Amino acid sequence: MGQIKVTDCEIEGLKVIEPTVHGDERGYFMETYNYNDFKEAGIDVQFVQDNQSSSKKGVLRGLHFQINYPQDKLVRVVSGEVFDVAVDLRKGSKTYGKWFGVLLSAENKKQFFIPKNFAHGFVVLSDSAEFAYKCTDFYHPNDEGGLAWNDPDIGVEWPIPEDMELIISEKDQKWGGIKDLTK
Ligand SMILES: Cc1cn([C@H]2C[C@H](O)[C@@H](COP(=O)(O)OP(=O)(O)O[C@H]3O[C@H](C)C(=O)[C@H](O)[C@H]3O)O2)c(=O)[nH]c1=O
Repeated sequence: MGQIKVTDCEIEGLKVIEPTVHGDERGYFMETYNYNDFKEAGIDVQFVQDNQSSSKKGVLRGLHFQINYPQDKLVRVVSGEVFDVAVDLRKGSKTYGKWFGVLLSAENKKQFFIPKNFAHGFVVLSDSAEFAYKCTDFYHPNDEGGLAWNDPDIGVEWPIPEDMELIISEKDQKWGGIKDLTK
């Protein structure tokens, strides 16, 4: 029995999923993934790896992708709040280079499905955030590509408060722009 509401985004392939939350006097229960529900919604993929990362306020991870082993991702926030961003890098896509962002939080319980060949990243807006996601291919450490989070040619409008200090890894500070990628 379908327990999810799926909303298509302005970039074809990206979907925001809202699970049914079964609340009672103890708290709540929700199915965070159900193959049949997702297949019925047109997301028929096999996840092979689950990840979880914990980040402090202001951490910005991204914009990452795997080159030869691209991953579909289903991402969600278990605690806290992030602004999550996907950038279309699909060869020949009419929205190539376009970005889409969505607020994911423990409160809104939204999930974001990101197909293969999108760059992905997020910035943490809460004091900290636990970020959990499923991938359809394994981690290939030598296969990682990335884009500068602030590439003017992508123009992501990150909702970064004036007084929030960004925390970005050395690696993520070195990525080039989308113009440096071979199309
Ligand atoms: C991604 C990954 C990392 N690691 C190890 C490698 C490093 O020792 C450590 C941190 O890796 P990294 O700095 O690449 O982690 P993030 O910056 O969170 O990278 C992720 O950030 C964005 C948001 C993504 O969507 C990708 O899943 C991924 O690129 O975890 C693993 O062992 N397995 C993995 O699948």
